[in-house]
Amino acid sequence: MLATFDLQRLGEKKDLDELRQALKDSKEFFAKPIEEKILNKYVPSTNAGWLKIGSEKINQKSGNTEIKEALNIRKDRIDSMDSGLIDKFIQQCHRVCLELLVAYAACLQIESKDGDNYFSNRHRYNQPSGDVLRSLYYPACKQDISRAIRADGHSDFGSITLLFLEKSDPGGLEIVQSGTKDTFIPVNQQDGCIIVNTGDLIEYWTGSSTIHRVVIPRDPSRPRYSIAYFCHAEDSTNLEKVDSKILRQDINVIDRSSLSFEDYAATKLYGQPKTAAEHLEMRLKHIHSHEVANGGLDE
Ligand SMILES: O=C(O)CCC(=O)C(=O)O
Ligand SMILES: [Fe+2]
Repeated sequence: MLATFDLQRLGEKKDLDELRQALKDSKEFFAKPIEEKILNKYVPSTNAGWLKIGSEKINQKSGNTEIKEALNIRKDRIDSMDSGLIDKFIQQCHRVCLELLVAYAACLQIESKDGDNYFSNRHRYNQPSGDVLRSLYYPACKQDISRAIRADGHSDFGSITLLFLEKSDPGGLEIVQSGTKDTFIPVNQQDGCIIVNTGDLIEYWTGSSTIHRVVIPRDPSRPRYSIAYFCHAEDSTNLEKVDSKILRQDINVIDRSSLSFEDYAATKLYGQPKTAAEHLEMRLKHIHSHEVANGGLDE
C-alpha cells in the first residue's frame, strides 16, 4: 500500500513550517565538512549516526552503487545527538503513524480482542523499538554514471514509513505497480504531502508491503533531500499473520517470494526472525554485509 496525505489540508500551518525547518536543518548538516559529520559517525549497534556514500547496500545482489548519505536519529535518542526540535518532530511523526495504524487495522477488520488497536497497541511510544528518523541526501551526479542509483529497490524494515520531501524535489521515487512483481512506476510527489509506505512488519502481518526505489532523475545535476520516519513495532512484537476477515477474502495477494529483494535472501542467511527486533537486526546486518566483508565497518 502507498498513500499520500496532504499536510496543507490535514495539518496546521505550523506543522508545515516545522517540516520545512527540518528539511533546512538536514541540508545544513549534509553541507558540513566530512571531519564534522564524522563526529556523528554511524554506530551499527545503535543504528544511529551519519552514513557516508557506499555504507549501505540495500540490495546486495544488484551491481548498483547507491549515491546517498544519511543521518539516523533514534526515537529513544540513545544516539545523544541534541536538538529539542527533532524530539518534537519525532513525537509528531509517531503520533501520525499510530493514527494510520489504527485506520489500517480497522480497514483489515482484524479479529482479535485488540480490534482496531491491534497494531497501535504494539507501537507504544515509550517502549523499546527500532524507530528512526532519517535525513537523506542524494548528491548531484556530474553525469549519468552507469549502475548508479539513489536508493535501490527495497521494502522498508519497519511497519510504516512517513516520507517528507522538499518543494523543489527533482523526482525519482518509484514504486512497484500494484498487481505486478517488478514494474516500477513514478510516484506523483507534491509539496506539503506525506508519502506513506508499508514496510516489512506489515508484510509479515498481512502479506503485503511497498517495494520502492529512488532513481537518478533526468537532470542528474539536481541533488535530492528527503526525511523518512521509520516506525517500528515494539522490539518483542511477534511477526505472525493477523486474523483478518478482509485478508481471508483477498485473492489478489502477490507471491513476492520470487522477487530478488534481499529480505528473502537475508532470511535464508540469518534464519527466520520471530520478533520485530530480530527482523531489524537481520536487515541491518545484511545491508552492511559488504562492508564487513571488506573490513570497513567499525564500531
Ligand atoms: O528518499 C526517498 O525518497 C526514499 C528513501 C527510502 O526509501 C529509504 O530510505 O528507505
Ligand atoms: Fe525506503
